[in-house]
Amino acid sequence: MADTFSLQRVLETFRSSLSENKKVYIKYYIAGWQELVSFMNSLGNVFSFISKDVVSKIQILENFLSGENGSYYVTIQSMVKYELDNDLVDLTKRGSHPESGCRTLLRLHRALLWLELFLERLRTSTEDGKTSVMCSDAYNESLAQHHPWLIRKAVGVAFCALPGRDTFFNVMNAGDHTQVVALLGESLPLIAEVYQITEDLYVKNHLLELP
Ligand SMILES: CCCCCCCC/C=C\CCCCCCCC(=O)N[C@@H](COP(=O)(O)O)[C@H](O)/C=C/CCCCCCCCCCCCC
Repeated sequence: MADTFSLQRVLETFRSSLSENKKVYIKYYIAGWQELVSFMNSLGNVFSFISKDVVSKIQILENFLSGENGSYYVTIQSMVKYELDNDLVDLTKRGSHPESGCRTLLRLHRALLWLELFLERLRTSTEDGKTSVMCSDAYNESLAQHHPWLIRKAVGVAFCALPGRDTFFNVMNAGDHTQVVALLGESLPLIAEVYQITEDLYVKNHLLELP
């Protein structure tokens, strides 16, 4: 992973995660999250409790992918089939499989909706738009319903430390503001497609509430 964040690379990783027949490659899905973590790390220590959680989830999926059953973890679709066929998922309460691929990916999947909502707000914002408000509105519409009170409060504090819209646009390393807006416009349908394919798969297999 390169040191400097680039929105273009996020776009490329999510593009690479989609196969022609609409399978989602886990390798590129987590590479996309790795890029986003590098962005978050550049914002300061106040976000470290969030990035640690994402990194640990990326690590769980990487371990599956490089493990002896790695061939079943190539796509989200093959992972779901393999884990369900082999009773490797705690479906209703945490038991012998507390860190299955399905439940781990579900946490990132929920966060992907936050990302989509936040980036859409950023894309359509005006110069005086506040990133803390965009971030927290997107959070309240997505991840917040899955988090307990304490996490919601900690996240609220972290949002107050977010830099302004100009800094966000600059850190994306995608040119001037018009170019960033254009690239966001290109990235969002891809992120939305990856999200929707995963959502449909999880709905079909009754996996949206995994503990
Ligand atoms: C394109 C560039 C601009 C945007 C860049 C954004 C970079 C964001 C990178 C990561 C986003 C955060 C992803 C958070 C994943 C959270 C997963 C989760 O829900 N974990 C909880 C449940 O896990 P289990 O306990 O069941 O294993 C866990 O309890 C949560 C812990 C930490 C709090 C997570 C808060 C998420 C807030 C999302 C907003 C992040 C704001 C970053 C601002 C750039």
